[in-house]
Amino acid sequence: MASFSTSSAKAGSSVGGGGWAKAKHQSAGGGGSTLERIQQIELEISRTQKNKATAKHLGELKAKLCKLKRDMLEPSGGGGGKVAGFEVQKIGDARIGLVGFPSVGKSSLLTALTGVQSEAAAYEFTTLTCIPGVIYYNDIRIQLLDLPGLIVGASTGKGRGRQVIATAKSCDIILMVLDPTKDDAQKEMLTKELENVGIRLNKKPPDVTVRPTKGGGLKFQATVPLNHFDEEVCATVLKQYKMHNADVLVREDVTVDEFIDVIDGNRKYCKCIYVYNKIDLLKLEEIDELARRPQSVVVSVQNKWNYDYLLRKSLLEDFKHAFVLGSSVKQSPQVCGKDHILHDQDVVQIVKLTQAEKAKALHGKKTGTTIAGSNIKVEKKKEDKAPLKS
Ligand SMILES: Nc1nc2c(ncn2[C@@H]2O[C@H](COP(=O)(O)OP(=O)(O)OP(=O)(O)O)[C@@H](O)[C@H]2O)c(=O)[nH]1
Ligand SMILES: [K+]
Ligand SMILES: [Mg+2]
Repeated sequence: MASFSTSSAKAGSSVGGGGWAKAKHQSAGGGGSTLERIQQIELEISRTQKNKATAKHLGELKAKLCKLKRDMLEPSGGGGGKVAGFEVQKIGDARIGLVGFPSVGKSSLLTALTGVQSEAAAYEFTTLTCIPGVIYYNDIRIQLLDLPGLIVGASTGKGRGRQVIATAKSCDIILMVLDPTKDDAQKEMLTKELENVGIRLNKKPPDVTVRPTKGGGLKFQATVPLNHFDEEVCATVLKQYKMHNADVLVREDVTVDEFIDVIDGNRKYCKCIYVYNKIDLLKLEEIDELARRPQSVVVSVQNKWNYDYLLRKSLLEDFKHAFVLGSSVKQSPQVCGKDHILHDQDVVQIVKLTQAEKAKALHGKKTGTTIAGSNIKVEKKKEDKAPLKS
């Protein structure tokens, strides 16, 4: 992205210190709104070449940027989901949100999967509120939410963007509905809007522990070689958050952005499936290419193509492993992955890991269920909800 280089000394003084205030005064009328300051820093980051000499400066800019984005989302600006039309109670085993640009077929998909009539039409912004529906799949009860179309700038409040994204943040899984006739810039734009409010798609929380201490400064320890981050950058970021005393333990090769995610908190690590709808408009080769992309499913609501695969892909891949008893395994019970082929009458205990559950040891109730269309008995093991430790 960086098209030209800025020396670290120059960059350091232009935005890090005096230039920062200058940028504020230069702006016309509004006198340096949070949004303008965000844009200034984003510009500065894009202009700064990434190398060892600029790492500390970039870390400082990125930490400032994160704090500003948080400021913009938190106060009176209408963030959060408590807006008429968006107050939908969470029910069922999982909540899935339909996110996408206008008119990609989100409402059509909700109606097709749940039977709830959500108005669909050829004009943009047909849907203006959150419309819930329920899917029963293999006895799992899933709440599916249809949402208004997003536009670029949604995270800064354009359209109903903030309400939509706040609702998306409450989902366990996001189905990003995409137009298969357009290029993948749409995917990047939507991902960026979601990232702006702390949603991380198909990523794991960084393996980093930060423990504030009463004194002693920064104690930094890494158990793996770090290629993008070091103690000095860590100290710069922590200083922005006024954390001068802390024990930091880094167990993976993190970037400064990932480290800031840990410090800034309030991140949502969400599974995302990319749903290319309207594939009836494409040639077979084009469909084939889209279907091979990672985490992607191709569907046509109009022709009722591929719903079952969409649901399997969305839900069953969440099941990390299963204990299988029966004729398909040599040893009963045996731990199996999702590719294991079951025999009729096998008993399966599925261990489903959601974000909040990963951190906690297993203590669970078991509920028996049956996979639709077969005699296979499934026992689902539910784990206690627990807050994530950082
Ligand atoms: N060809 C084709 N058209 C479809 C398909 N699914 C939906 N459409 C059409 O696409 C248009 C938009 O559908 P909607 O369901 O309203 O789209 P949306 O994403 O909910 O739109 P907004 O609520 O405005 O954001 C409608 O005219 C649908 O009939 C499909 O699989 N194939
Ligand atoms: K529409
Ligand atoms: Mg709609």
